[in-house]
Amino acid sequence: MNIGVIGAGSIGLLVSYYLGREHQVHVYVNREEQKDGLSRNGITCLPKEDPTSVQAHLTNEGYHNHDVLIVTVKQSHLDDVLVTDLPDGTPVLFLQNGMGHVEKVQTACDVPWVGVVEHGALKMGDTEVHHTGKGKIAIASIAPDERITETAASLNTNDFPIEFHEDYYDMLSSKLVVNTVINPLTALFGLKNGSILTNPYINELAEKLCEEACSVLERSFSYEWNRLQKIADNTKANQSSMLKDIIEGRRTEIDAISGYIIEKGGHPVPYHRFIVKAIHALEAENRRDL
Ligand SMILES: NC(=O)C1=CN([C@@H]2O[C@H](COP(=O)(O)OP(=O)(O)OC[C@H]3O[C@@H](n4cnc5c(N)ncnc54)[C@H](OP(=O)(O)O)[C@@H]3O)[C@@H](O)[C@H]2O)C=CC1
Ligand SMILES: CC(C)(CO)C(=O)C(=O)O
Repeated sequence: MNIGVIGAGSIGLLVSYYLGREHQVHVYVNREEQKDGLSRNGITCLPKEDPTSVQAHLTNEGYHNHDVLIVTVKQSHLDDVLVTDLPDGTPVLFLQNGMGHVEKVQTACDVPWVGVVEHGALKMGDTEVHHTGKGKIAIASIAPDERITETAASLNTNDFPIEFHEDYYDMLSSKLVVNTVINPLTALFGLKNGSILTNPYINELAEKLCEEACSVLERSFSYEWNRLQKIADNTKANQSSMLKDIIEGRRTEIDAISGYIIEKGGHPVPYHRFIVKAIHALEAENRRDL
């Protein structure tokens, strides 16, 4: 397949590396320096050895024709991508955490697909990513689109599983529960994901946040709480993406994640109200790109 990937941070590099081994991948980046590096060196993914070759372009030069375009920028940069001329008729797959983007991507492009990433990835440089946790990517179409099953089957490999999910809301909301609990708590306390299980006070706060999210999203608390604890255990040595944003002085995705639970409303969510303010307070202290 011919694939376009917008953004070459942790997830963009990871996706381009694996897909580039079997398909033709074009990567769209913001910076000339990164474009030159990718054209020259391809992408290296630790702990693997051989780099993958990709074609690199600047986002503001416009898009080529692709079978699918994959958007891997953070929620805070999504609006910059949505105002570019996304091609009509081409499926655009959005891989952001959270659900704050669902409404706006439907307005901005005519074939929006969404996905959830269960890998851990850390950008080490403009052309190098560390695959810190192996998982899978699930993808779903917001409106019915028969191309998605075939695309998932073509992209899927044992080494980098990509699965089709029937129900986008079910897929995104289940991941949202995980992110609305693990991400802000680890960011607030500056601890790795395992602290959700090992610190009894954090575990109690996690349970409260999980209860609130499940009642708003109408999901089974016992199912999601079990699943969340398994994910915290599987990723116990990871820093969550929100903790990384705080450490690096970047804006977090708190509004698209926990803010979505508050906005959706219908139930009192005092723990979410507290955690959103707490993360904004940390952002304000660390501000560099606010
Ligand atoms: N990393 C992880 O392990 C996981 C991440 N996710 C989710 O995946 C999404 C992406 O996260 P992640 O890869 O970690 O984020 P990063 O910050 O590592 O990467 C985002 C990239 O987008 C680039 N970018 C921003 N605006 C544009 C633009 N207009 N055109 C082209 N490129 C642009 C940035 O470029 P520049 O550097 O030049 O600013 C940066 O390289 C997030 O929603 C995150 O929550 C989900 C699960 C795990
Ligand atoms: C699952 C989890 C919490 C893994 O770190 C994640 O998705 C993130 O950090 O954004």
